[in-house]
Amino acid sequence: MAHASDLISDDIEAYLKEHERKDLLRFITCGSVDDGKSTLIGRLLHDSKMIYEDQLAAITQASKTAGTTGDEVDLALLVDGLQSEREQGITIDVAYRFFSTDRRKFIIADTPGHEQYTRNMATGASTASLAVILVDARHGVQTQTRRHSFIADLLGIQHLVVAINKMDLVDYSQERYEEIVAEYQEIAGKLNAPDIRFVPLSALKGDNVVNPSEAMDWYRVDGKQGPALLELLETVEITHDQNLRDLRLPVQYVNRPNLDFRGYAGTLAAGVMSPGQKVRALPSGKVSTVERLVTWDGDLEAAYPGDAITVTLEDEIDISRGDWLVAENDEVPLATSFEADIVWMHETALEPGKLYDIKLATRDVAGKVAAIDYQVDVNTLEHRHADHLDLNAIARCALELTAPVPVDDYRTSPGTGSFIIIDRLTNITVGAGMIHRPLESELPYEFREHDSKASVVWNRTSVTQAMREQLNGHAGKCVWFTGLSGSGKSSLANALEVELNRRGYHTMLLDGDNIRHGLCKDLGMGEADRTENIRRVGEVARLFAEAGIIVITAFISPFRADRDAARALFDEGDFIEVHVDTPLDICEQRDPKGLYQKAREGRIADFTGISSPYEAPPQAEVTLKGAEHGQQELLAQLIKRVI
Ligand SMILES: Nc1ncnc2c1ncn2[C@@H]1O[C@H](COP(=O)(O)OS(=O)(=O)O)[C@@H](OP(=O)(O)O)[C@H]1O
Ligand SMILES: Nc1ncnc2c1ncn2[C@@H]1O[C@H](COP(=O)(O)OP(=O)(O)O)[C@@H](O)[C@H]1O
Repeated sequence: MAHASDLISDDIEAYLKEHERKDLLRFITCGSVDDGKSTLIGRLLHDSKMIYEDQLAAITQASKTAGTTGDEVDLALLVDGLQSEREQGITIDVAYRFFSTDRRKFIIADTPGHEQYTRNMATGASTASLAVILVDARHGVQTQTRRHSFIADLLGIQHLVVAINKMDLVDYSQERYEEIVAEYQEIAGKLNAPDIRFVPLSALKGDNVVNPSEAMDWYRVDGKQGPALLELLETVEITHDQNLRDLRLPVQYVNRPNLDFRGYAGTLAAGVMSPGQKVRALPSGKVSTVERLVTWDGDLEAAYPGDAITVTLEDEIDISRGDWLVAENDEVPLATSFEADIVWMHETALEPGKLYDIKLATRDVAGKVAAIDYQVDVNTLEHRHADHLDLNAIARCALELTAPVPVDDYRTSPGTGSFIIIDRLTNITVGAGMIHRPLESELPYEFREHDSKASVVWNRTSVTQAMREQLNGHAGKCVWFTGLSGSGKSSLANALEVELNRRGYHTMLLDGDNIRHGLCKDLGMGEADRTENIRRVGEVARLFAEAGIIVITAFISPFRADRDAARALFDEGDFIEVHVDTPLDICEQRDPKGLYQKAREGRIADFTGISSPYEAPPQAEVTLKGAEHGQQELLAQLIKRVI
């Protein structure tokens, strides 16, 4: 290889060592072949001597036959040649090219042409610190310039270099250059990127790419001629881009080679981690102290973003893959829904409501796009309504997950604030997203353990309620009967189940008499035991509903607070309270089991309605007048409220 450094042939070890110390700039080039993108990349590789000598010989030869540059070497052939090579193999949309100078190492993400631009650009830009946006000096700012700038900005790239190319074709005109700069300033006003620079160049002739241009000595910054594009790439300050304020370690896996060692391995996404530091595990909220930072090359005193480390903690706390370690005082909201910008990357459109796998840092969780707030027209930057997203669409959406996750803003922590969307059937990545803000955050950790809803609903199963429901063809829910003994609960609940079954619904009936022979056989009829009875029934009902089943319960459940506690286990609309409102005297007349008589005679204690209270529901979803209508009529009233 014709690299500048003689060390390669003299002392390869020393060369590699030198390389290791250099920092790395990842950047993306945006533009089409027409803008001179391939020529520019070819020029950077050529002038920094990162071309194999045989490659150079080959393109010199090819330039003479196929090139478009007369006697000069057509550097575009180099890149295009690599490109066609690439296209023969498995299709990868982004080519990464490497080159280095004495000051820095570079990785260029080169995304081909116009086609499928958004998907490719988003992939290439996701790890880039800088974007070179190519503008043809003859045409000035174009629709695609706007599009490229917007996408780079959306992905949080902080440094934009607008490379105004083909200056040789406008006679190296300073006036033309300034016109384009002024045109671009209009776009710049709408972008978040704090650092936007302009370079006039000719990739073909080599002006201002690696060496300052003699033809454009008017191009000066701070009174000095230049900088050429390469100097700019070599000197742009990127260390400040890293988030060192917060601390984020998404756990990739738990390393437990033997009983004496338990380490949490992952790549530090933000912050500086060091032994002695207090950390909090999310989502559990448990706190511990960093003991060691273990790496292949020995323990570290401090780890920085991008470092792959294994952390050991002073306490044994329960941490699994997908959990995060953050600084004790970092406030990270936990939420099941958040707002995000999504880039759709697949031919099959995104459908709101469809369940996908969402991979967020190292965590996998099922979720759906609950709503598309608006789609952005990438050419005009206008917002418009959309009910689905086609390939390459970009939209602001509301996502809902089946479990709460820690939510970071992409702009402050790109590593933890971004996610990919995977089709559950094909396992293909179909979209990527950048989180904006949580929508409904959970209670702070210290309160969460007392929140029964949080602890019951959010388990870590991969098959979710929505998937079970999809398989069953209907949603799971609970129809909760309440009423006095003899009011008609059991008969109605039974009739309802028969009818639902006839209509093809999956059901389960939990009846007071039956449950009290098994699950609750240890419980009596005192107040505390009835409360415990209803609590257990509520939990079991919740599990059945989660299995995608319509669960019907028939218990006196005389206390309002107990029924409300059961209701709280369900999502709104999934708990239908049915009050079988039959007056006590009618129930007593019916007395099918002779219990009222026994109660009156004092042979049964705590009998509901006689010696124990019944608190009627003030606002049941359905009230059935058990003494006024026959069973068929009551069933007809009920069924239309249930399905
Ligand atoms: N003291 C007392 N009070 C009320 N009911 C009694 C009592 N002792 C036994 N039984 C029989 O138990 C059935 C009620 O059980 P539940 O589990 O529904 O009661 S509760 O919800 O826990 O209050 C109830 O069934 P139903 O008549 O079907 O309601 C009675 O048959
Ligand atoms: N709508 C109704 N009209 C008349 N009798 C009814 C009605 N619903 C139920 N019954 C009768 O009332 C008695 C008690 O009904 P049941 O369903 O066992 O009540 P619960 O489960 O509330 O104790 C049964 O003999 C049943 O046939």
